[in-house]
Amino acid sequence: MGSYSTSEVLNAAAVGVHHPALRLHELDLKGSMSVEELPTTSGLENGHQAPFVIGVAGGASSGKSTVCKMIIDQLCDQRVVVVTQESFYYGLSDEEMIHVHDYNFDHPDAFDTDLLLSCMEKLKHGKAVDIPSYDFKTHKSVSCARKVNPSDVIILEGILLFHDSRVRDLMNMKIFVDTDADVRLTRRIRRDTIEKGRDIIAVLDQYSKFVKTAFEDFILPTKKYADIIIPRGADNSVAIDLIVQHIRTKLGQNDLCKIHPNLYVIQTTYQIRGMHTIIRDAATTTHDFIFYADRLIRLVSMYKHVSIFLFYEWCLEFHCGK
Ligand SMILES: Nc1ncnc2c1ncn2[C@@H]1O[C@H](COP(=O)(O)OP(=O)(O)O)[C@@H](O)[C@H]1O
Ligand SMILES: O=c1ccn([C@@H]2O[C@H](COP(=O)(O)O)[C@@H](O)[C@H]2O)c(=O)[nH]1
Repeated sequence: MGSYSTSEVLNAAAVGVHHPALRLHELDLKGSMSVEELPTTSGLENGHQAPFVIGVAGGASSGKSTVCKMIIDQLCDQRVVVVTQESFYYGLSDEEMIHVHDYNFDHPDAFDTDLLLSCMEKLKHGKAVDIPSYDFKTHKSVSCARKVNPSDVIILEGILLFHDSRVRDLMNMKIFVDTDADVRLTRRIRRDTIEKGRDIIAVLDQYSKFVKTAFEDFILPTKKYADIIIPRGADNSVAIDLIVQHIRTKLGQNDLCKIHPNLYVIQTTYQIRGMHTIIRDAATTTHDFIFYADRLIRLVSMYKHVSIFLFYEWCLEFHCGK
């Protein structure tokens, strides 16, 4: 990597927030990089700009909704919708209602993930959808309860959002809200007793029987899929500012595409950021400058949808007969 230490390139690429997705193998800039893998921000193929989808996961009462609210408040000039995973809870049958204290609301099977996927698919394609509404008191679902219109940004929020790979694949950015277990439990007791009118013994029973185990078995293992981990949730305003800044940059690129319909913006990857860092550095050797500039130019000129170079086939006949 020429005269660059790993930490220099890491510093150039990292944005300050705890960023687990940044790994050394991604800095293998001279390794093979397929142009086919590079997405663009242009949504021209289907005539609309695909929304920027943010997934916010984390334990119950970790502060997910509060973090979402802070992001929305800061993105005040954008069209943002929040879709919560709890809207997709299966309603309980009469039999299940009788044994409601034995029902595990923290297990992945408690959610109708296929319905969530079909709603998200429509929203991603610019169609309005009816999102069901779940009642925490009756444990029943009301279908078609909330009409959600397509937006620039969709925030998906819920405890188990990173569990299913099909849901993860919908997301442009994955955030995990990481709050200590004792803080989560304290908040849960306060919320469930005061706001939901539940009995404290039932809240503690549910916690020790299902919530704690499900967190360890299903939620915590999905932390590794996050692009950004926010320690202390909504108290971490630095992390939230940086996230909003990143979303604004992405949306700005979409806006450019709206103004210039033939513009394709290749999405930044760590490789691309690393190469930019190198070619901008005055200390870069001529050899490295040529190597990385050449790689960058190739990415632009070879991109499968960018037919900026037209090719014609010519048949040349030489006087010698060849
Ligand atoms: N940083 C914070 N400081 C104090 N209370 C908070 C903080 N974040 C969230 N809360 C409170 O904790 C409870 C759960 O927060 P919420 O954002 O609804 O969590 P989640 O969506 O993860 O269940 C709410 O009553 C909320 O007001
Ligand atoms: O009928 C229900 C449905 C869910 N729960 C609990 O809610 C939390 C998830 O909601 P957050 O807003 O993310 O805290 C989960 O731990 C379930 O146990 C419930 O108690 N009753």
